[in-house]
Amino acid sequence: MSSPKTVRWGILATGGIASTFTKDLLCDPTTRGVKHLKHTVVAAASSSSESRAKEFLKEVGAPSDAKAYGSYDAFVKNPDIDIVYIATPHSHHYQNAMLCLEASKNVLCEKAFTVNAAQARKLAEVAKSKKLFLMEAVWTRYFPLSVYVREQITSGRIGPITRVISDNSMALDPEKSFPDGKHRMVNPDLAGGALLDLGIYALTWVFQTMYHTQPEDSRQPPKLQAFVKNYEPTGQADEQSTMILQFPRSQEQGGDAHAVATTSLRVATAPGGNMNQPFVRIQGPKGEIQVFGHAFRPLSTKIIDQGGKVESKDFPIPGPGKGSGWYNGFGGSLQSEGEGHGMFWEADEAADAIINGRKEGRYLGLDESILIMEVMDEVRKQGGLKYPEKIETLDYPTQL
Ligand SMILES: NC(=O)C1=CN([C@@H]2O[C@H](COP(=O)(O)OP(=O)(O)OC[C@H]3O[C@@H](n4cnc5c(N)ncnc54)[C@H](OP(=O)(O)O)[C@@H]3O)[C@@H](O)[C@H]2O)C=CC1
Ligand SMILES: O=C1OC[C@@H](O)[C@H](O)[C@H]1O
Repeated sequence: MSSPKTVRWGILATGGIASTFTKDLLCDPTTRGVKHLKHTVVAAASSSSESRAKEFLKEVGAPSDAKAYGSYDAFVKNPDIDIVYIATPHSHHYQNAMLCLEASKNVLCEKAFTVNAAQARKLAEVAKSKKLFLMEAVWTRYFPLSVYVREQITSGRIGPITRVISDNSMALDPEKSFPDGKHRMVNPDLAGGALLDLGIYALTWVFQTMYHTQPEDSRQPPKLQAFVKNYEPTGQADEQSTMILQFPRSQEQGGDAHAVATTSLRVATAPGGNMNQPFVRIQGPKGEIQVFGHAFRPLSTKIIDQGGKVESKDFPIPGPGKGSGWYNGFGGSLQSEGEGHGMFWEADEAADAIINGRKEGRYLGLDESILIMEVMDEVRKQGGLKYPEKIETLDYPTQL
């Protein structure tokens, strides 16, 4: 076998998930059976200072010659970067991704991809015209567990999917956790709220089971009915959104299918951390697939047939994850030695695409990311939730 190819990453932003992702990236790929590629980090940038970028590189254990930048503009000029991972708040993804694409860099951009679908379409257009790789970093799609669930569906194990019920909610006690309203989870200027941050995973499970598993030429956008409850202290950011979707299907496909996707910053999928209930139930005439763990970091499945027979399967996240572990997205990392966080699978997909010349992710392409943004636009429209114009804009560059 030929020696592994190394893909050189640049990390744009130095916050919580940038740190978790980069530690995962630097885990030895052979510990998850990946032998044909390796990842390295050649640069990181902080919008605040070069010293913060330096500190970040040290904290994540990057190679000592990785370069630190105090501005994103200077960073994207580094000729050694093969791909940039963007880990800023949602509000900034469009501006940051455009900066990278204009500098001819491939991009893996954190979820939610952009603030609205128009921005996502524009990024896709620029990436395609410049023949660059661009993917929304919905890491969950690349988990072996997700691959397995999709395979169970396409193999017909539970028959044509009839209904999916999916939730991603966390009881964050927002007034207490984010008292000044400036945190990205609730701040309208940073496109805060449950929908774009957490709801996207509830939708991910709906789309990866009901939409992505259909033959490409028969996939059709869903109809939507949505309800949005705004978070009073900051006004235009949702604390809870509820979506009912109908996917059109032919009679041979089992007829129209329904889904309910819910998200909240006020109540939890797993109250008190009790993970014994599924966050997603995928139902067909021959049985039901249940998934356990968090919607973003699933850990086990149960398949229950109509006779009541249960098949359980665990999907542990391999390591070594020294210093990595579970990141809760708003208050730091819960360390768990020997485990990775699970972000390396999406990084492997991006690196493999770069090595093999693919321009999109296989399990979440640009058209599907755009469609999900369209659904979230429609949720916001029905719920009367609009973000400030400066972050909804297609203008580039814009100072945020
Ligand atoms: N996949 C996953 O599991 C998770 C994904 N996420 C996603 O990652 C993104 C970042 O989240 P997270 O890391 O938790 O956020 P943090 O607030 O911890 O970090 C965001 C970073 O972005 C940079 N930044 C640039 N401009 C701003 C600004 N105006 N306000 C705040 N930060 C700014 C800062 O780094 P600097 O300026 O130093 O470059 C900052 O540290 C979001 O899109 C979120 O949805 C978050 C958590 C989990
Ligand atoms: O992507 C995410 O997954 C974990 C959550 O806690 C976090 O808020 C979110 O951004």
